[in-house]
Amino acid sequence: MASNVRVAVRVRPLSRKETDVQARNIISTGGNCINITNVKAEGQPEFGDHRERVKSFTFDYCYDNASDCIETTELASQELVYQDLGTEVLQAAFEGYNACMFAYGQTGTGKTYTMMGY
Ligand SMILES: Nc1ncnc2c1ncn2[C@@H]1O[C@H](COP(=O)(O)OP(=O)(O)OP(=O)(O)O)[C@@H](O)[C@H]1O
Repeated sequence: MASNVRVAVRVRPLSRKETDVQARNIISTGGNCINITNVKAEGQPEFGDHRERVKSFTFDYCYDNASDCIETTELASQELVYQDLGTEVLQAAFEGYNACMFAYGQTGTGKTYTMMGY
């Protein structure tokens, strides 16, 4: 049976401000897994092996809009996010169940974009 709570993460592209200061994307995704590289650990032996430098987290869904890969970007469209997450919540609401969807994250991370779209 599917869980009553689903958690998805969406990675937005680097902003203009971030590219202006030569910020690097430290996130990579694969399936429903997200990998975060600790750039401060690069070249520092005290951080140990690869596992210490890259932390992986698993979610129910993972959407990557930061990748340069056009195919991946297309896969993480508003349409897909809506199909994966929105339709079931709406269906539950129509059936009379209490349902809630919310976006959580630091300012400028893409909550409005994901919830409202264009
Ligand atoms: N998946 C995405 N693909 C392309 N651009 C995105 C994506 N997500 C966010 N952005 C862009 O990033 C910027 C910040 O996004 P947004 O305003 O949705 O953040 P927010 O989390 O709602 O911020 P705040 O908490 O300050 O209201 C916007 O310019 C938006 O167009």
